[in-house]
Formats: sequence, C-alpha cells, structure tokens
Amino acid sequence: MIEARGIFKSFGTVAALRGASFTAPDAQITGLLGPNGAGKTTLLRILATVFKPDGGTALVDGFDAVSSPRAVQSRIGVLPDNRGLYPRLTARENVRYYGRLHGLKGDALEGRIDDLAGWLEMGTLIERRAEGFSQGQRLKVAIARALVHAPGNLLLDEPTNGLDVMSTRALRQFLRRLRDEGCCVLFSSHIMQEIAALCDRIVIIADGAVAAEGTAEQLRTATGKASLEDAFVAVIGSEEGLLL
Ligand SMILES: Nc1ncnc2c1ncn2[C@@H]1O[C@H](COP(=O)(O)OP(=O)(O)OP(=O)(O)O)[C@@H](O)[C@H]1O
Repeated sequence: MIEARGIFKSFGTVAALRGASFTAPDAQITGLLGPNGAGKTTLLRILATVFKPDGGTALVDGFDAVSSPRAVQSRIGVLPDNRGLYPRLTARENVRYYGRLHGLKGDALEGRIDDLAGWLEMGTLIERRAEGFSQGQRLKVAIARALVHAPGNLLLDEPTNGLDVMSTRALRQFLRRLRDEGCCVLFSSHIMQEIAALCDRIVIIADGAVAAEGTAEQLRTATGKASLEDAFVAVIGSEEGLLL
C-alpha cells in the first residue's frame, strides 16, 4: 500500500507539489492522472526515494521513504519514464544486475528471471543485447527488472508511452494479473482514456495537488457529470489530457 500525505516539493522557484495526498491500496490499480507538468513524476520519484520531499510524508507499506529508504526500496518496483537500460548488457544481464542489488543470486535469481521472461513473453529477447531494442522490447525488460525481487508495490511512470496497440493490451493484461495477485499498482499517465481503460481508482492531480480521487463512478457522481471525460474536464478545468 502506498500513501502520500501532504507532500510538498519545489525546484528553485517552481512549486512542483503543493500538499499532494492520496492512497493506493493493495490489490488495486490506481491511476495518477494529470496534465503535463502536474507533478506526477516528482511524486513517483519521492515515493521511490529518489527525491526527498520538502514537507509531508511518503509511506510504502507503512515505511517512511525518508527515514527508512531501504525498507521502501525492497517493497517497490519502479518503471521510470526513461526505462534506463544498459545497452551493452543483454536483457537477462540487465535484470540480473538489479536482482543482485536486491540480494538475489544463483538458481533462485535465474529461475525468477526465467519466470518473468515467460510471463512477459520475451522469448529469445532475454538473451539479446539491449542495444537497438524497440520501445515495447525495452519496456518488457524494464518491467522484468522492476519485478525481479517480487515487490508488493509497483510504480509505473507513463508505461504505455510509445507502445503499439498490441503491446498496450498485453501490458494491461499483465498489470491486471499482478493486481489480482495482490500487488498495489500505481500507474501515471496524462491521458484520461489510458487510465479509464485500466484503473480501479483514479487520482486526479493538477498543479501539484490532488484535485479529486475515487472510482470512475465516484468521480462522475461528485462532479454531477454523465461521463468520466466530462468529470475530468470539470475537475481539471481544461481539456488537457483528453484524446480528442
Ligand atoms: N529536476 C527538476 N528541476 C527543475 N524543475 C523540475 C524538476 N523536476 C520537475 N520539475 C518541474 O516540476 C513540475 C512538475 O514536473 P513533473 O515532471 O513532476 O510533472 P509530470 O506531471 O510528471 O509531467 P509530464 O506528464 O509532462 O511528465 C514541472 O513544472 C517541472 O518543470
């Protein structure tokens, strides 16, 4: 379970987060939805212990990201927006490297990599060098890497960016499976339709704060709108983030 409580973060004079609070429960896919620059990546980086907040608390399974970063790191898998693979290493070597950082080794580690490669339908890709991989191929390796230590929480920053329809559908199916196994999945996107297609709960973030939170139905009821699209526009106050 992931909790952000009143998080503030500024970069110089830019206030990226202004008291953002939300909860992402276990066994649910929570979508963090907001326009470009809303603060999604900053929030995910704070939850992932990359940045320290200026104020507020970020908790993963009750552990504080600032005071207990190692406990948080062992409980989260992170898919960063840039994917960040080592091009000279094979897919397996990329995943193995992270597995070792998490203290895994030997047959247990190789078996885990084999399982992930199977679930993600990586085929012979797992033994190829990452240089030249397509966006979808890079995404698979980055997801395997994020999950190598079987974390209970998965943070994904704009995971479907650059994916074709088939890869997007396969990714959605895979995330639903993790959710059904009890994982807390937190998925950020600036595209409403993307969030609506996958997420059980939606957290709408605008200008560094959470503007609304709930299921699609709760958001429609709260705004008195018939469609999620109209509810989103009402909350954000603009049509940014809609595929028109
Ligand atoms: N390292 C940084 N240095 C300076 N400003 C930053 C830094 N990181 C983020 N910001 C600023 O903080 C604000 C929030 O950025 P952030 O990347 O969190 O938004 P986002 O919701 O992820 O946007 P996008 O959908 O475009 O990725 C923006 O104004 C951005 O320019």
